Amino acid sequence: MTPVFEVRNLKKSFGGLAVTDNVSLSLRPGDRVALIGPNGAGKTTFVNLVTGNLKPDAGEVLMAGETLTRSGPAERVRRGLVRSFQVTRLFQDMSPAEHIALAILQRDGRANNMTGSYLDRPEVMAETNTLLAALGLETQAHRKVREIAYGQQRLLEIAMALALKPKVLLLDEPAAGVPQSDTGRIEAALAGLPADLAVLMIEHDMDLVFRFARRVVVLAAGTIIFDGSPSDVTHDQRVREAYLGSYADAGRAA
Ligand SMILES: Nc1ncnc2c1ncn2[C@@H]1O[C@H](COP(=O)(O)OP(=O)(O)OP(=O)(O)O)[C@@H](O)[C@H]1O
Repeated sequence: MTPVFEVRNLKKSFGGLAVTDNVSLSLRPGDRVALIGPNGAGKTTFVNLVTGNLKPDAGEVLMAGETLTRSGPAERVRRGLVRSFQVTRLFQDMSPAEHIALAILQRDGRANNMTGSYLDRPEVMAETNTLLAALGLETQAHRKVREIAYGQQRLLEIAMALALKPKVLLLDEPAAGVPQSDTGRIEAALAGLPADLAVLMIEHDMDLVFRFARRVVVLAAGTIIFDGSPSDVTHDQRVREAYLGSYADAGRAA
C-alpha cells in the first residue's frame, strides 16, 4: 500500500549545520506517531520542511505517492497535509464558531466572496457545530477567544485543522502551556480524532506521548535514531543516551 505521506532523504542545513540530515519517514492512514527528541534536535525545522514553510536542500515530500516538494503551503493544505493552527494566530475578538466557519469556507474556496455573516449559512453552521461538539467546545461556541481558557484555545486549533479535512495532521506540542487540570480534554480530543487520519504529533510530555502514540520516532541532531514501538523506545540504548535516560530509568514507561 502506498503511504498517505512520505518524506524521502530530506536535508536542510543552516550555515554548516545539518539540521535535517537525510530524514526519511512514512505514514499510513490511521497512524498515530509521536516525533520526539531533545531541544534543538530539528523537530520544528522538519515540520516547516513538511508544510512548505522552508525549502529543503534535497529530498522529497510526497502525499499518496505524488510529490509536493515544490508546492507551497496552501497547496499542501489543499492536498490534505495540515498542521494544527497556533494559538498565536487566533483572532482574540472572534468566537470559536466564527474561526471554524472561516476555516470551512477557506477549505471550500469561498472565504473571499462572502457577504454577511458566514454563521448565517445553515450548512456551514451545522458542520461548525459538529466540530465544536467533537472537541467539547459547544458551550464556548459564541464567546470571544480572549475569554476562553488556554486549553480550549488549543482545542480550537485542532478543530480548525479538522475543518480543513486533513488526511495527514501535524500536531505541534498540542498540550504545551495547558494546565495539568485541562490536559485530559486534549487527550480526549486526540483519542477522538478520525480513525483513518494519519497523525504525527511533536510532544515533549512523555506521559502524553506514551498514551497517544502507537509508534515513536526519535530525532537527534537532525537524524532519526529510532522508529518503532513505544514499548521498545525506552529500551533503545541510543535513545537513552540521547534523550530518554531519566524517563526510562524512572520506570514510568512501558
Ligand atoms: N532559521 C535558522 N537559521 C539558523 N539556524 C537555525 C534556524 N532554525 C533552526 N536553526 C537551528 O537548527 C537547530 C534545530 O532547531 P529546531 O528548532 O528545528 O529544533 P527543535 O527540535 O524544534 O528544538 P525545540 O524542541 O527546542 O523546539 C538548532 O540548533 C537551531 O538553532
